[in-house]
Amino acid sequence: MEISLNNVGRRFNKEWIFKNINYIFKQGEKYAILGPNGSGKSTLLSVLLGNLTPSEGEITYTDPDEIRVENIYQSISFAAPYLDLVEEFTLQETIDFHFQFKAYADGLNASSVLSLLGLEKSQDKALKHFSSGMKQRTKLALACCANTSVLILDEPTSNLDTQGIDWYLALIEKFATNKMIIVGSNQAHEYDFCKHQLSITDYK
Ligand SMILES: Nc1ncnc2c1ncn2[C@@H]1O[C@H](COP(=O)(O)OP(=O)(O)OP(=O)(O)O)[C@@H](O)[C@H]1O
Repeated sequence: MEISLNNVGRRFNKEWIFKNINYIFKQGEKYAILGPNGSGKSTLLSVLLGNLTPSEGEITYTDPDEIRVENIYQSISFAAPYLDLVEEFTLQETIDFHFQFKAYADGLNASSVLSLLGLEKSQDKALKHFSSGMKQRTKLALACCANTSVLILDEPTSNLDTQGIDWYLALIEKFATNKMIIVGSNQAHEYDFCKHQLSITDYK
């Protein structure tokens, strides 16, 4: 997959959040999108995900032929603290539901995702009874264990304790090798592994 941004800008009402982004995201490479609170990291991730249209410019997805933006969700996995899970589902139901829409990464199945999460004892518990850290782990595991070529993570370690942060980094190491990863962050421990860095403030 290659994601190509040609002069991309986004505004809300009259306020430009970013402008004139010309950039190519390449398969297998790791990118951090950096900037202070409110600078536009999540907005750019939403544009890359196809959830928001650019206000100007063009974004194209190629793998190897061009993919229409309405189909791009099939190639991208996404996790963010503001992403809602179905609170009434148990963990087991959440995993089964998610993988009806996306294939498991090679060699994985529902029980290996559960053991990777380390939450086997909570498999029949409804997500509404999960702590915020348990929910964040669940979102990261669902995203990382899917067989998609692109992984987009917004503030991946929010709500995670030190042990959770180590768990996240191990998860990335295990599943990241061939994926394009884009991390929106302002905490170095979340994106230290990213070779490329884009600062939103360069596009104001
Ligand atoms: N739907 C919207 N309508 C109007 N303004 C919006 C909307 N979504 C975001 N914004 C504004 O766009 C700007 C960038 O917000 P965004 O959430 O992308 O920043 P961020 O860098 O991800 O912030 P944080 O680090 O706090 O998560 C902010 O000023 C925000 O108020």
